Amino acid sequence: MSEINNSVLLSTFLNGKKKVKIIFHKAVLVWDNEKPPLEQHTVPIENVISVQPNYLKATHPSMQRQIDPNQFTIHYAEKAVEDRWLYKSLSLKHNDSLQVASWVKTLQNHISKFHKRPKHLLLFVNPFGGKQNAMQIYEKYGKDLFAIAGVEVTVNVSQRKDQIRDFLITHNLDTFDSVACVGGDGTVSELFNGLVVRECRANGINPNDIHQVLPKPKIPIGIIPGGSTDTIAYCLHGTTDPTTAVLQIIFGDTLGLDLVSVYDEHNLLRLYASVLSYGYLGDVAYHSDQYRWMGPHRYDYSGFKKLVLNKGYQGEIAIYTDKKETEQEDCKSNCQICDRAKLNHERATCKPNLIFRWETFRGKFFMVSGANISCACSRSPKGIAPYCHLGDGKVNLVLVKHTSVFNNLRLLLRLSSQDASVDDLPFVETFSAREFCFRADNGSPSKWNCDGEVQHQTNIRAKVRCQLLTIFSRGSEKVRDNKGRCCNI
Ligand SMILES: Nc1ncnc2c1ncn2[C@@H]1O[C@H](COP(=O)(O)OP(=O)(O)OP(=O)(O)O)[C@@H](O)[C@H]1O
Repeated sequence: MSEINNSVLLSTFLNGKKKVKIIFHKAVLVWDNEKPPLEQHTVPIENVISVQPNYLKATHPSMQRQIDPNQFTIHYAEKAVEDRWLYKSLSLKHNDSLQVASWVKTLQNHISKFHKRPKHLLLFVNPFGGKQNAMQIYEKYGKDLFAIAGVEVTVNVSQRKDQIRDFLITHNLDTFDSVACVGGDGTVSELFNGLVVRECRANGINPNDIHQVLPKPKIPIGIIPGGSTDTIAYCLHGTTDPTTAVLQIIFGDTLGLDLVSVYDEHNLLRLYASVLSYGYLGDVAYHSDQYRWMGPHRYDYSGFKKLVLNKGYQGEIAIYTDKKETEQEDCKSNCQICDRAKLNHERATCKPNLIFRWETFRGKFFMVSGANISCACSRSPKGIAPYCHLGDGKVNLVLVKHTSVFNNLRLLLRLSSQDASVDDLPFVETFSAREFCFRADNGSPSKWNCDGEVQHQTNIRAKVRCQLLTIFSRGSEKVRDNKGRCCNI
């Protein structure tokens, strides 16, 4: 590899009619135009998707495509604003075919060293969620880009709820090195629930036993947003832009995402990645499902109705917490908090933890939420738990006491604000925790909203599983302004 890293190439090519001087050194491509407009581009090799020879124009339809020895194209990705990535290409021409061959071979050699880049992808498409356009999203943003990257995609369109989950549990996946989906949070949830149960079966582990260490699925997953809120995709990539999501899969870089397993008295109900929420958000999930024909607007309608009607829900919550104030540090790419948590988890899975204690609270709640990630999305740019990390092995429990409709509105305004968070409201308490347990008092309980899906059992126990899932993503680099308080009511 060091030999490859030391390679230097320097040439002047034609890009259309423009002369382009290009250098490849220390695994970085730099080129600029020889004449105005003078622009310089710098592209590290890890952002290059592929390098391909161009083909000569066929003079007859029956002719086989022939490689043009004097031209090639560099397909690459460039970071735009707000965590978005763009696909770009640069076609280069030279009279000396040896020069062209040398560039193509050297760059292709470099790219072939990225062993984690997927080659055989199993892609599930949910035609039902969001605006029901997941297939169009794949065809518009994914199909060509995967072909350029040399990823062979097998598309599987789901025909019913839970079909993706069942498929992953029962089918042989040996021919695939990666799985992905185009859909919303419910579709992503089907994907990882299927993979974890599959891995449990393969290792003879009973997933219903809360004390078991759940096995990590070996296959990494990709997430292309195609739902209504797409919270998981937004928190991972920092955007719900589909091209960005496709490029994250192609790059092959991964990060570890915590999952939380939820149980009733006897069984594993499901695992979740974003939030498990009782009370207000549970009511919204239950109610809004009947208005799916409205598309994403169903959340506005149900959200308003359930806000006004909320009478509070009585219950008891026990939290296995370290009682630490959440560190006010964003979870960004190469997050050190997540790296430390992974190391600690690997070293100490079997040892008892002396810092964590069970704490119990009784009361009447507007909402109880166990956030596994910040839950930021376009409707709530900071999310309910802005400093919750993707892989720190903890959930942020947000307890919102029953209070006035005015205070409930304050909470929702804070949630939709760019720069205010909910944790300093007097009726909100937050805890970082590894486990929690909730019992509803008799009466008419709410439902749980689990990654946007309704969970009917009310008495549950939930446990965080540190970095159980490997996801194709380089993470978000968004820097948030944490000082402003434009909505300080
Ligand atoms: N072919 C199908 N027919 C009906 N339901 C399906 C099908 N395929 C998947 N589902 C289910 O569709 C539901 C909604 O999908 P999804 O969560 O992806 O979209 P969404 O609810 O619009 O988005 P979000 O969860 O991001 O708000 C999920 O419960 C999923 O299990």
